[in-house]
Amino acid sequence: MSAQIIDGKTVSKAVRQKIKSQVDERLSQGLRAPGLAVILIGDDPASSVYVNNKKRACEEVGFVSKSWHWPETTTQGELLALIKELNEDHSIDGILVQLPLPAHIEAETVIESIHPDKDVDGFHPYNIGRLTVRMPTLRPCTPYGCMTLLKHYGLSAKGKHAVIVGASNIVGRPMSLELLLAGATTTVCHRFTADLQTHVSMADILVVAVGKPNFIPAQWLKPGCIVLDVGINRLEDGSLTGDVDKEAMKIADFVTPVPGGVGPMTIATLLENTLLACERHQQSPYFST
Ligand SMILES: Nc1nc(=O)c2c([nH]1)NC[C@@H]1CN(c3ccc(C(=O)N[C@@H](CCC(=O)O)C(=O)O)cc3)C=[N+]21
Ligand SMILES: [Mg+2]
Repeated sequence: MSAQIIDGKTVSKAVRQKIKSQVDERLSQGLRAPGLAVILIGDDPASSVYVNNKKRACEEVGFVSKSWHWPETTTQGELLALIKELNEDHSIDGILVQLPLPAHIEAETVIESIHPDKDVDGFHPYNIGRLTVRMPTLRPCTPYGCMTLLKHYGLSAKGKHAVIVGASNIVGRPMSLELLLAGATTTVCHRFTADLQTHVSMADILVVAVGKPNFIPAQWLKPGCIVLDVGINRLEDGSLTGDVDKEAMKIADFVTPVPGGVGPMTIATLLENTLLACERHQQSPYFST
């Protein structure tokens, strides 16, 4: 039996439609549209494509997006000054600084400088801490997007063994926290893991976020498992492929494709976070419409 495709394109469309109707509702109540600030430093072509996709997604749901594209030579001080301005700007609900940043800028310092209430990536230690203690607010977009996919397909994580391959701050670690919160028993594997295959073969839910094409062979999978493939690898012929061998379709019960799986959910969740930040911002005593 071939696995069922978890269709992130369709689910993300449903999420975006719901957001659009909530924005329309706000406007009809005389409230302003949510505002997202997107900052891109340097000329990485892949980053430019992603940033443009984010801006387009914002416009489609009726958000206001403002963007800054600054040169590679931008100093950390200049970037921090812009973020300070945006932290204080009441027309802005969310601030996104596209990663990776040039090597002379410390990403940790930049992430910590964003007001936690405007951290729509969910990367600030405050927001990660809240997820850790089961009081999530703004949640990292890719992991939360994966949880939305599971929910949409009626797949519960409760009591399942979830294995996460990759322990990055932006995907693997927060993914383990999301799955733990959802009642899974979690294992996080990383570059120092001895015998990765044994761990992978025990996964009811397998999440792979490594960034290496076909890193996980299909023969490693537990029959009937759920595969969430976070990898987006561009091959020499220009096509995209995930971190898991495509033959996984023959062994797993549910698989996210690449493209069209987790990727579109990352952007849809960014929009959800921006709307949530906007609603919370409005309740702040310092807010003005
Ligand atoms: N501050 C920050 N926040 C991010 O969320 C962030 C970031 N920096 N830096 C880069 C990564 C990457 N990322 C993706 C978003 C959408 C797709 C996506 O829509 N992918 C499509 C295909 C896109 C294509 O054709 O290239 C898909 O998988 O179907 C992929 C990757 C967000 N990132
Ligand atoms: Mg099967």
